[in-house]
Amino acid sequence: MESTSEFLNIKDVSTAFKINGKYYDAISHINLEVHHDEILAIVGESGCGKSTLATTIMGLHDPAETKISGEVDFEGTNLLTLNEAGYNKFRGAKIGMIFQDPLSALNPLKRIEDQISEVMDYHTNFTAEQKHDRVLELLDQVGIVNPKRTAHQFPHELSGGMRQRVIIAIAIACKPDLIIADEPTTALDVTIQAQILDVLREIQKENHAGIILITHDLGVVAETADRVAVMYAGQIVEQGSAEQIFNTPKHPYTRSLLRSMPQLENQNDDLYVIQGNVPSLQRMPHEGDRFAPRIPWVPESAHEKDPVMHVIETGHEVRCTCYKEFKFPDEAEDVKA
Ligand SMILES: Nc1ncnc2c1ncn2[C@@H]1O[C@H](COP(=O)(O)OP(=O)(O)OP(=O)(O)O)[C@@H](O)[C@H]1O
Repeated sequence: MESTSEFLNIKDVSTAFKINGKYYDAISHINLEVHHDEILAIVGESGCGKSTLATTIMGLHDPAETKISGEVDFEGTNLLTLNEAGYNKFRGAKIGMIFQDPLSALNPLKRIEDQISEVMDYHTNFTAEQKHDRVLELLDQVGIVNPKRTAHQFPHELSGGMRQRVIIAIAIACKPDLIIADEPTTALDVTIQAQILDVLREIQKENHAGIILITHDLGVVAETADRVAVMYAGQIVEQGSAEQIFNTPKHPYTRSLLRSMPQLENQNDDLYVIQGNVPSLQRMPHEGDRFAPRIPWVPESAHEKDPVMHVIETGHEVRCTCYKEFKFPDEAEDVKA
């Protein structure tokens, strides 16, 4: 078992989209590692670039509309150098993907068994019997109570939670080393969310997979992640173990996200609301801390001109030195909101 070895190494990756003939970065200079046997959560508000990072790793962008630079080293192959045929050998086999909307990811006209078998047709030499057995085994693994019955059903006959379990079964059918789950529980109600997160954790343990879990929901992160990368406006602003991020968050954005989350720092207070919005790609600041406009009471001098990541302790990094003097308005009398 390759326990904690890194097998996905994202090096200096930027992805720019063409808008009205000009390219704008949606993610800028991303550096991240994913290890076997871990769940890495990528967290941030809508529009911070989380999905763009996932689709960049998976090679899902139209090269005519996108400019991608850097390296995505997956088990010794730089995925960014692959053509479509090359990528197809990885997708569904060594890399599985779970999307937010389980209904649109399933074919309404095909029985569940056929949809799970399909991915094995492409990536394995299993006989019909082996595939059938594996389908039942997978449905059982993702917590479907009656695998035989579900295998015969069509997607519209299943609840949202069951459909998402089926999507997970498809994603893990070929025992991928890496699973990318983009908002896998967002469309589900809270109790079902918890069940799906349990399934993901179980799979990570059983298959020794590395999972990238993309979410805007810090509650999901707290329940599930081993490590956390916080993204803001296309950059990683902080990363560390889940413990470091939840117990000793540093970047003002991380702290603001935590403060705006019900039931953490603010059990008895009104919920904190982060001022302003994530900037659009065309309005992305090119200098200074990109989060600075949303904490206007912090003097400009507190921010670096070109913020870089600083190592605070092993595994814990934060962008910009402004964290050193950052306070919320109600924490200091001499600051004005
Ligand atoms: N194909 C595209 N063309 C142009 N801009 C895009 C494209 N895809 C995403 N964007 C922009 O890139 C930025 C990052 O979007 P992305 O979807 O990656 O963010 P996200 O953090 O995953 O948010 P969400 O959870 O809402 O998907 C946003 O400003 C978005 O409008």
